[in-house]
Amino acid sequence: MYNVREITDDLYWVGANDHRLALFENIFPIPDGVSYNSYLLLDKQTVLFDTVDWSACRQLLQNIEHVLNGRSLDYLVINHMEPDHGASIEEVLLRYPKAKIITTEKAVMLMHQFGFQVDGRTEEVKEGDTRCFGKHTVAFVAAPMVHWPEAMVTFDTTNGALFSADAFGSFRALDGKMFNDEVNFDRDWIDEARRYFTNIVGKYGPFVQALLKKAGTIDIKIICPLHGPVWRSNLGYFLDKYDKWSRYEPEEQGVMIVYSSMYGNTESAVGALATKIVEKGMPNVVMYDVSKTDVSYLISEAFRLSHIVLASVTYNLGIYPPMKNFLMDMKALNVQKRTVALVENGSWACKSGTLMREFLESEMKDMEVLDDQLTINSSMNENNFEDLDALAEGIVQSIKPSL
Ligand SMILES: Cc1cc2nc3c(=O)[nH]c(=O)nc-3n(C[C@H](O)[C@H](O)[C@H](O)COP(=O)(O)O)c2cc1C
Repeated sequence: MYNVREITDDLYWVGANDHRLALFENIFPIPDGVSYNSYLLLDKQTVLFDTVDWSACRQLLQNIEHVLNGRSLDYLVINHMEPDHGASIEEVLLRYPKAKIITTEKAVMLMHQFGFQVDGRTEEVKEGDTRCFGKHTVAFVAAPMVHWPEAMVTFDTTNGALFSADAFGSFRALDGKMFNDEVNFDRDWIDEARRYFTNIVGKYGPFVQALLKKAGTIDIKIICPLHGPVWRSNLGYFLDKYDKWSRYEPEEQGVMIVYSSMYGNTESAVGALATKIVEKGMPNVVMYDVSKTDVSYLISEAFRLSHIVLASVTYNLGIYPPMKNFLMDMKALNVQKRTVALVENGSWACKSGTLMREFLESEMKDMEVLDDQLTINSSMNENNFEDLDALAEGIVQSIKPSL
């Protein structure tokens, strides 16, 4: 059964929702699903903007057939060749034998690598090229590394629609709600939008900045991303989030406490630390057990908040493995410009604090590690109270100037 939405005059969403997939890219949990967005323009010529994941191909084909209503498909504009958008290209070409692909040279190379039979069916475009389909003229804008090297975005100069590829996307299935004004984005979507951006494109902040600069020169009225809602109002809200995330600036002053604890003593200590921080005037504190929180959520929170407390037990003279994994992931995704406080625990050779400090200072960029550090030997006792208080004070003092 077809399931489509009109986006604006001549333009239809013909994508699909996916509630079955457990792990996006086989890494990231998506408990609320995801949408694969594809858009069909009915002009003098008909144009499909991107396709969907292979698992949603049948739905896409039913949707296209319904919207075309007997017309043929003339063009596929492929902005991004990642298989969650490109996997259905070949099937669309088979169904519509006259359709031609408009895309970048690199995307054509990737189509060949993925084994698609596209010979004689492609027309390559580059930055600044335009195409007129009748009433609508589109311009192609290179968007390398947002988030693959071949990526481009396409701007419809007639109606101001930007087909933004993976930029401005989000996890979560749409389930009928198509536009940002049909959802409470700031309540229900922002965390998943942030988790999507930070884990998937977070590493490529400077490339996103380059795209935002180009976007600033065109009059965008609608943003049509490849995942999540279409933006047709309040674009500044999301553009501002993207600007902050891609500059690695925190959204909020606040403290994220990430702890590892096998027997509960480190957990108990950071619980007391959280209380002290709140008592001293900073209520924006969140706590995460690194062992049972998927690292994608931790990354998202590290982008959101200004301060991070890392509390780790010592494990075979090293950092507890899930905590090490979080550190490695923060490094890989370029997390920077954060203030970090450390708590270490060990029963005979306490090393985790020193090792975390070394990692933060030598392997990561622009991480300010507070000198005050709390060292626990097995469990907190009276002797630790002074250090705990000093650490809480140091954290709150480092926040206050920018409050
Ligand atoms: C496999 C294993 C390896 C450990 N290695 C060390 C170590 O190298 N140095 C140390 O001081 N403590 C080591 N410990 C002890 C714990 O780090 C320690 O008991 C910790 O204080 C417990 O804190 P928790 O109650 O928060 O889990 C190890 C514990 C386990 C289970």
